[in-house]
Amino acid sequence: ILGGYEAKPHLRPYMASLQLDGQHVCGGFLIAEQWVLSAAHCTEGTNGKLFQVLLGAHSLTEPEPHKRLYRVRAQIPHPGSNIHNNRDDLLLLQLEEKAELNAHVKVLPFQREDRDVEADTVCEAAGWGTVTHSGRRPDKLQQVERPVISRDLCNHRTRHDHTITEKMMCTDSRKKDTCKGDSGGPLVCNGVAEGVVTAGSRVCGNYKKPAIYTRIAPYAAWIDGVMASAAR
Ligand SMILES: CC(C)CC(=O)Nc1cccc(-c2cccc(CN)c2)c1
Repeated sequence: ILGGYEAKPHLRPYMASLQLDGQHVCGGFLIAEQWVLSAAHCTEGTNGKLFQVLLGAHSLTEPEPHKRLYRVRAQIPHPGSNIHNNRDDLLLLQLEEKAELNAHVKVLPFQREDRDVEADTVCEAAGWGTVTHSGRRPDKLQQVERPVISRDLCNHRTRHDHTITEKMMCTDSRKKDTCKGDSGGPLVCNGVAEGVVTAGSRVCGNYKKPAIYTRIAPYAAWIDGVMASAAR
């Protein structure tokens, strides 16, 4: 997160850190007791290795009472996701067991009504992604407020040049922005997850490249279907 600030500890109890060999790779968030939603691009370069999911954390390194690392039973990328674009950039992770819910670990509801969030709505992004252009990684969860911009503005030739589909949304990226390692985290508007951070042009903090999110509502049926079919 560029231009943000340290989150109040455990006020975002749905936040997940997707880790490989103890290293934070991407964000994610708890959508059900045994399910985390993240971004398919996060599996790039993992060579098929499964993530571990850290829940209940504020600091990535310090011992905290409700912090717990969960193994993953299955990782299911959206069938339409691919490395060449940002379309259908969603990843569902089934935890090995149901997460123990408490004040520090809670499910975040996601938007099911497929209607665009109004431009200028101020939403929040949070994550353990890089906090400087040189790539400094924070130990503690960061957050930033960002206004939604219209798809027309985001699709302008000088911005993302008509690559933003109706299944994506954008926020202004002047100075304050999501960045490497924030992918997979939720964009929360009025307490509801409306989007999932996607890397987009992999540029951070440049107003010419607004932040891009996969809108969740268009994928509600896919998410429900995967969770229902894997239920045991
Ligand atoms: C396997 C993945 C972690 C590789 C990756 O995502 N790299 C990468 C590099 C630079 C910027 C970003 C990035 C992320 C989220 C939002 C934005 C822009 N707001 C950029 C992402």
